[in-house]
Amino acid sequence: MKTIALVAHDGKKQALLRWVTTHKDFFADKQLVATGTTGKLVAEALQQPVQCLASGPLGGDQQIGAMIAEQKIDWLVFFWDPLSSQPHDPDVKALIRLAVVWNIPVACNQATADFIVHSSLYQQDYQREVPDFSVYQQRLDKQ
Ligand SMILES: O=C(CO)COP(=O)(O)O
Repeated sequence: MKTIALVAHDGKKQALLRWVTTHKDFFADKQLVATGTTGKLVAEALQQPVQCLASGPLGGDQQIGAMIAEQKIDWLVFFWDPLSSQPHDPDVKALIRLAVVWNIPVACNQATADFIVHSSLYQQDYQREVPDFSVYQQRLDKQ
């Protein structure tokens, strides 16, 4: 079963709730993980269990990042708010970075999230690989 991580900043929570409700059937057979407040709202909206981690400013983004590094997350949906600053901005950046490092799909807006829901690529079990760090090792070896 695929595990999807859901995160939304306060200014984007309504947009995320609208989006998950639109795709309610899609989520029925998925495991959901979320930062604290987002998870509580999604669980209410979908009437489905959500593993709620800490709230974002208290470390929730970092917890999801750790789960990505442990290969426990298949897809990150992160509706971050480009129009407001966040006290935990370094955590936000770190989370998005880990999604890229581990090559999981990451949707930061509704258009991309819709693409992934409708993508046959997402439906198939693509092979996940441990990132190749040999280029960094070569750099270290030269020093
Ligand atoms: O701040 C967040 C992500 O950076 C989201 O946290 P909450 O879901 O607890 O509001």
